[in-house]
Amino acid sequence: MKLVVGTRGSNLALTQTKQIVNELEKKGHTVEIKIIKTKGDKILDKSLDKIGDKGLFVKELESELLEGKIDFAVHSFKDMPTEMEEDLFIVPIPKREERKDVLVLNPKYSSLSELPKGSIIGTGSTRRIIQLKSIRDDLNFFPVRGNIETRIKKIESENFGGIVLAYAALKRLNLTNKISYIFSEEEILPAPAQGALAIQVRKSNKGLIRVFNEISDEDDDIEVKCEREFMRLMDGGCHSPIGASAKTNEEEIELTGIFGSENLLKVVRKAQKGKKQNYKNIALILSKKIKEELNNEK
Ligand SMILES: NCc1[nH]cc(CCC(=O)O)c1CC(=O)O
Repeated sequence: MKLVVGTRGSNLALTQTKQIVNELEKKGHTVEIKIIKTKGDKILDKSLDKIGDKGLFVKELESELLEGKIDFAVHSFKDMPTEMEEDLFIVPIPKREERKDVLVLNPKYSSLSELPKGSIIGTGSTRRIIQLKSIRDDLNFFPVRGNIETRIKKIESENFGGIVLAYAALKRLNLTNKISYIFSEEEILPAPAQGALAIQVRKSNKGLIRVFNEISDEDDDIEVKCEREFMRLMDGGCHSPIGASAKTNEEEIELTGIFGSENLLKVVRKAQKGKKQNYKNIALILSKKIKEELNNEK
């Protein structure tokens, strides 16, 4: 097939898109890349948690998709809102990249424990903040925006102790040499779908959906669907911190979730296990358990 893909223009977005294009070319398709600017690329002076607009990095791509100007769009899955245009569809995901978060320290320091008391960590993510606080309660936080390369430059220019980024982003950009520490999922539970790519098509484009089914990974797809279902059910609003990570093992899946109240004072983390095919119900049970505990503590 001759296809046109829409993508944001950051190095990360382009690298992600080129990876998919590569897979398609191996199967004999030709793909033209079209770069599209989104609102999230234009507003750079505000923290994402503060702009409050869902789908900040996706809307313009979705419009071009609906108008038939592109055949598919590649997004970071974690940037996708849970609700989507009726006529669009996200195909089962290809193999997911590493989902954990990493610390990139100011070169003045060599470990998290070495950071002076009160050091500033550059991150606007409330999910990362609540979890970092339980590792070091003296740290301060300051939002940092912009593409990955810009954020890394800001560590020294803004005199941060360090910043927290997605491992997947640094791997894709060949910047793993910048990593000072990889957080375990016990320390920082990742965002739902972190490290996964969302390939969005028109629902009516059955031929293209079939092509993408050939490069999908079944277990990774179920894990991400489970995490996203949990996120949808928690529906915290964009200020509430939420993390989720599901792991499949033969017939089973275990979903771990973390949720914090909007004022960041209460945090609940729990897990739920069950059969893979019941992933939606597992997300439902976990969301109920966590909501119950959040209400109990009020
Ligand atoms: N919030 C922006 C964003 N959206 C996706 C990624 C990383 C790539 C991924 O999760 O697939 C990032 C950067 C980050 O969190 O460090």
